[in-house]
Amino acid sequence: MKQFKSFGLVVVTLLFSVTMAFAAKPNIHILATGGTIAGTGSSATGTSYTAGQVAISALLDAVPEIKDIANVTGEQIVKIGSQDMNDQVWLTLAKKINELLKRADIDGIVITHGTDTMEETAYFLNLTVKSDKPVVLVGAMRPSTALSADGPLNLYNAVVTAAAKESKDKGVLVAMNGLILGAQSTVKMNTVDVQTFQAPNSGALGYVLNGKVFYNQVTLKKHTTQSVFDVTHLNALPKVGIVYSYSNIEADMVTPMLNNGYKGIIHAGVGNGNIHQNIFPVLTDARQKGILVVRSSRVPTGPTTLDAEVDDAKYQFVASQELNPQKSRVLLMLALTKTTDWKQIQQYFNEY
Ligand SMILES: NC(=O)CC[C@H](N)C(=O)O
Repeated sequence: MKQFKSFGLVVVTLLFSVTMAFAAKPNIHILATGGTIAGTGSSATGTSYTAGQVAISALLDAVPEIKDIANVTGEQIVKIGSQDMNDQVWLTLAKKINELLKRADIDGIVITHGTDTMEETAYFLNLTVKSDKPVVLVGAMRPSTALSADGPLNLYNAVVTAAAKESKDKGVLVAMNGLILGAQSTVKMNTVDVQTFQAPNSGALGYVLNGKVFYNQVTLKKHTTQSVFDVTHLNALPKVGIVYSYSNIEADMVTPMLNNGYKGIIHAGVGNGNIHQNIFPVLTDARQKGILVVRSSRVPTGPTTLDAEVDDAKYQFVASQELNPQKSRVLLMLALTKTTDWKQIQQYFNEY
């Protein structure tokens, strides 16, 4: 009888600790969109492959260690190379994440994504997710079939990042090649290297090592819960395009944008956002028609500042500050859902 009692006690204790261990682990939901992390190639050494082939379940099976960190669930949103990313997928992701993060049984989100436009998706979500729970984007530079594929460790580190209490209220994050980067500042810097995501103006927020996160700084830019942008009731975004400048650019590169429904133009200018005299009149015409014009730069680092060589107040142009052209486009699209007042939009570019 005594033996039976102590056996019962052992069973109860065991069941309790198993339940506690399960309950203590954070619940992380993975939204898969494709990209190289889900890519398959014809050889382990070649560079040619097709993005977005592998399902999320197979990606997770490849990294069983993830189950030690979190209770992971996952779903496939789309299966695309991120060169084909579009506003509809962004709106779907933002709405879905906002619904998921309202739930008490979800502690964080990981999004698997191609690297080509990861910085844009990350920044869009940084401005439209209404929660301080971690949202982490991750991808890979080598397909799952390559020698030393970087996807498995990147995925593991992304789940570690999303599961960490320290990642709360840091804005949307990108976890790549051991670094944790902020959505506002991260940029894809190299076409092929695994060390491609960097934050050239302000540095990474932190890093992941041996299954733990280490943060060194936070962003002072507004994001997530502080953001005024809300896509809950939106089914489309205002049309905004980018004009890339160069020596001898001619007006006919830009004039079509005045008559094709564009509500905003991002000018990827030279230097500190400077504008060639051949297209300056087209951009002032755009303003006359009520089209917003944001001056950004094709130079990879440094801000595009107000009133350096261009009198922004005179022409009612907006300076993009540290946002590169592709991120300026994201902010201008969202800004245009609120206002067409260039001064207010300049304020958004100063704050976000
Ligand atoms: N490294 C990558 O993820 C690039 C693959 C593909 N072009 C994409 O962005 O999805």
